[in-house]
Amino acid sequence: MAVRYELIKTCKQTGARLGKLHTPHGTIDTPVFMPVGTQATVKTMSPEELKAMGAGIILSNTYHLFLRPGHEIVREAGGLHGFMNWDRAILTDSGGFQVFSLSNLRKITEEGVSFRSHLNGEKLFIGPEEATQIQNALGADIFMAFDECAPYPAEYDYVQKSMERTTRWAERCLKAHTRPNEQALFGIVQGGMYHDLRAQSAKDLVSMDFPGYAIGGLSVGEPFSLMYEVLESTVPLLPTNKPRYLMGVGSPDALIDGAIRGIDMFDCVLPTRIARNGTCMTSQGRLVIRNAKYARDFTPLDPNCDCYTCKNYTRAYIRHLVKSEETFGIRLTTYHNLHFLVKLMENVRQAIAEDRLQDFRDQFFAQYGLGED
Ligand SMILES: CNc1nc2c(CCNCC3CCCCC3)c3nc(N)[nH]c(=O)c3cc2[nH]1
Ligand SMILES: [Zn+2]
Repeated sequence: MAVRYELIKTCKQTGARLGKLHTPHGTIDTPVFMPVGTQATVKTMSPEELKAMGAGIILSNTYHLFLRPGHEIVREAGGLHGFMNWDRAILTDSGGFQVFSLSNLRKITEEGVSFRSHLNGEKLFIGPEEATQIQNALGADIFMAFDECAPYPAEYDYVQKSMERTTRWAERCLKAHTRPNEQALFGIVQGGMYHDLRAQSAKDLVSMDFPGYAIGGLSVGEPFSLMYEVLESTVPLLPTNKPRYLMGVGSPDALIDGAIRGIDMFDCVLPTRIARNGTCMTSQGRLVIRNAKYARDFTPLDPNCDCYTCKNYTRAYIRHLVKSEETFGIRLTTYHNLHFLVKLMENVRQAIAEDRLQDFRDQFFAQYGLGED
């Protein structure tokens, strides 16, 4: 069995779960935030720094690596683990979402998606079989079925047709999967914001008995309240002995509120992306380091943080580096932001263990709301 989820306990105050995800590259405590490494690197971070901050699993991506350097090169390098010298767990997304968000001139049919490379305009095609073969070459411990993330908003019958096709694609991925004992293929629940379509998608995928389930089609511009409504109606339809992965989420508040609704795994480009323009997540909310008020501020980014950045550098110094476009500056903000979310999930797990996640949520939100948005 490539990946096995072990449910340790459920929080008595909420629906949150404490679990362990056993993979061929180590065991990960859940709920977990997974740093994103789009092009086989978590931007500006070394594997040693990712380990130092406690990251046990990172993401990479079919679409980007298929385009460059090509999955065959990664396969020859010993898969992603060998290529990027990362010996802990890796999860790859199937590329469907990126085709829609990055490439242009795309056409979707029953077979799959034709599109032009966003790098050189080359005409390309990815379908369920191709996405599965590429991910087999990349060798991630967990990989995703090829799916369509329906746009938001979208008409009921478009979402229905898209969801039903995604279910047929999931079946094709299962058939094309050659190494089920080494790599776990997760199904992705779709169905837009329509509860009956979500239920149909969940029911059909659960009947195919995947080792884990992602909830896709969310965090696509819908209000948080709608995302939580969809979670509340979808998560209960998924088996309790399998992990649930909410794709593309998210901000600190969404990680806590997603965990409360039974989500075990999260990924989001936010911490690394905002770090590159000098925006930092702190326990008092977001901090925009370029702000002139930090020019003579010789305190750490976050007084409550014990990360490498906060132990050794000041706001004044980091502001200077970021304004001077010194790469070390965004390395320091990236390290801190990733550490912040990894640490936040440690605190969430501790709160679940002690049946007090609702109390933790309330105190975190009260403090976090103070910052600049
Ligand atoms: C940000 N919101 C959001 N993201 C979604 C994503 C992407 C999740 N992040 C993957 C990483 C992105 C950067 C490169 C490395 C992989 C989704 N992916 C899939 N396959 N299906 C979704 O419905 C789907 C839905 C998503 N919603
Ligand atoms: Zn820090």
